[in-house]
Amino acid sequence: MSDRPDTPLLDKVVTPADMKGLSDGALRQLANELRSETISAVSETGGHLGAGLGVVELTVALHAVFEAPRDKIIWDVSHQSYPHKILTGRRDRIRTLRQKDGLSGFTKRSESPYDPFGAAHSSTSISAALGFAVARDLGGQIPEGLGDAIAVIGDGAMSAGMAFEAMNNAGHLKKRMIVILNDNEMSIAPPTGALSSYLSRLYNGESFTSFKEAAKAGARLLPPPLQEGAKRARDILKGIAVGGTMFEELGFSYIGPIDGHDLTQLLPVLRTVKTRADGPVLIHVVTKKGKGYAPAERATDKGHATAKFDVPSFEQKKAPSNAPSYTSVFGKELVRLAAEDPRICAVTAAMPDGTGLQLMAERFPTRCFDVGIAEQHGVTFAAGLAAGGLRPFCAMYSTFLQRGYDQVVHDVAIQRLPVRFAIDRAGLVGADGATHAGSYDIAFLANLPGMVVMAAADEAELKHMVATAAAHDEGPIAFRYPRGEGAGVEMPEKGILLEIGKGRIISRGKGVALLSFGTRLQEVQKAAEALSLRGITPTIADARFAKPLDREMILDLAATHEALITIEEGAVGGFGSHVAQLLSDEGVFDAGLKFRSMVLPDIFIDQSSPADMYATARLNASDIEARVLDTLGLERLGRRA
Ligand SMILES: Cc1ncc(C[n+]2csc(CCOP(=O)(O)OP(=O)(O)O)c2C)c(N)n1
Ligand SMILES: CC(=O)[C@@H](O)[C@H](O)COP(=O)(O)O
Ligand SMILES: [Mg+2]
Repeated sequence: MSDRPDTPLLDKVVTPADMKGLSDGALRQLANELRSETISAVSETGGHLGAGLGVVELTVALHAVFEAPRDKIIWDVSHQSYPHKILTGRRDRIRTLRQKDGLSGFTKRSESPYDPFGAAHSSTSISAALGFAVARDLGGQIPEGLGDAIAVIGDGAMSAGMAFEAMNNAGHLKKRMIVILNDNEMSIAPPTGALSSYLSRLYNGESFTSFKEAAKAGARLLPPPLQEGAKRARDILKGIAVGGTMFEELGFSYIGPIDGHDLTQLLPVLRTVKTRADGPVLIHVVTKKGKGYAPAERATDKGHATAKFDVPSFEQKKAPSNAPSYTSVFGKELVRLAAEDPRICAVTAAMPDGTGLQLMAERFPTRCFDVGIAEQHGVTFAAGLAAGGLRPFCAMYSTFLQRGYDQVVHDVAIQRLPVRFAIDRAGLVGADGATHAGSYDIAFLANLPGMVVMAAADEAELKHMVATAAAHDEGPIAFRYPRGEGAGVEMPEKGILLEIGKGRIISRGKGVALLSFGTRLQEVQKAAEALSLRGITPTIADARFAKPLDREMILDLAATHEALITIEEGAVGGFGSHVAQLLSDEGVFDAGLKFRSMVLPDIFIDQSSPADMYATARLNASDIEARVLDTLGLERLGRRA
């Protein structure tokens, strides 16, 4: 293939095989083109921009040196994998990223053989890579073959316990595998914690003396200077490999830090490691998040995630909003309460903006803790704060709280500690797809003895729930609310205390009762309007609590209606199951009640707009309407007529 500098190389590189004959100079050109293509694609789709821009050179170097898909390149989180997707046969679909039926915003095994392992939650890459390495050495067979296992993990993701558990295991097993630590001194927000400071010291020269040993260890990998690449790598190691003690102690050969935007450093180091590695190797690469797109480099979040944008100005095209976001309602109400009560404190696992805790961090910095990507620790830390007499709010996305589940059970629930779980991104979230869906928290929390579980039907309800949670010292309490803006309801000045375990009747009708838990209430109301045109006036109730259930209200609804239908934004095993259990325990089914429970279906729903995902889940207004008709036997009558 021609690699004349004036030829657009990206047009000719469909898969990494097309890169193999390219000179290092041509690879440089390819990297430049790849960066422009990434910016252009994300400007049309929105998505994760900064992380991908930071690994453009690394992506080119990895695909130039290694033999994917035989060699397994595993991107941690994989929000930085767009350049990888472009180079691995998906450029023609890159402008469908994160859209219905389009490419996923993350790596996905079903999408490409070049995605050996799916991700989206952080810090899994080293474990997965170690698994591939052991499978290879034990003779595992897969169609693509099993070569090198390479985990690319960010400095934020490296702060998680799981990454260290994997390093600990890998150092012990001594299998040949490669970890590339992509250190851009950024997480979603600026990283916090001792590890972050440690990594910074590795390349600001402060701990030079202790780095000598590590430099030697890295040099051990080098061959006699037979090839130019190896000599170059050794020069690099002599010059800049000045650290790595912690990684060395864990059994890794440490190489670095190297400039992750300089292919004249990356290529020889990777070639050398490929030729010589005989155990676990960690290559410490220093990069800039947002690299090469000035507005992203300048942005506080380094262009972590964007809406569609105008390339010259980086102006983002966001739909105007008429209501505050649930996240901001939570953040503001918490700050209001914290101003009145010095016991209130808050914990986020690396998501201060996403959870709305940034406000708390600004107003009460000593009472707001960003623990890094460490949900397990975050939950138990909150348990400790509660045990110490404080009133901690543990603010996490539903999907990420999954990682701290044993801590919720063992450290919080069993000890009945009053941790307040503020669960954001409950239900289907849209473009991030199945990995980020908040589908399971109702089920996994409501089955815990002593746990109070609430869901806000709108933003005013959320305000009440924040206040209610703050005042609840009897044990753990959780409240969930979705991504995005509220329903546009009138907002009270401050939250009022809700009676624990009491729901509310929104409107009284007859025949069928619609018992909603969470923000489907708006869809329920729309369905009721449509039904009223057919002369059906359902009773509408907002359960507020999945635990404890409002027994009195539910049993009354069951006794006074022909049919009772529950609706929730969660998987089976949640609110509807608890209602069914109550009705079963009380023998209500024996009396002939028609009961239906509308929950998320038993499938993982791919990315789309939330409304479209809920359509797939059959939880929109028209689905509720259809379910009512079906339950009352009216649809069939209608069809016959
Ligand atoms: C378990 C988990 N918690 C939180 C997140 C949200 N999250 C996505 S990317 C990210 C920051 C990752 O930082 P880093 O690994 O340094 O990658 P960078 O974006 O800097 O390239 C976070 C916190 C996640 N994906 N997984
Ligand atoms: C990759 C990741 O996990 C986050 O960046 C996530 O995409 C954020 O989602 P929100 O946009 O809902 O905050
Ligand atoms: Mg980072």
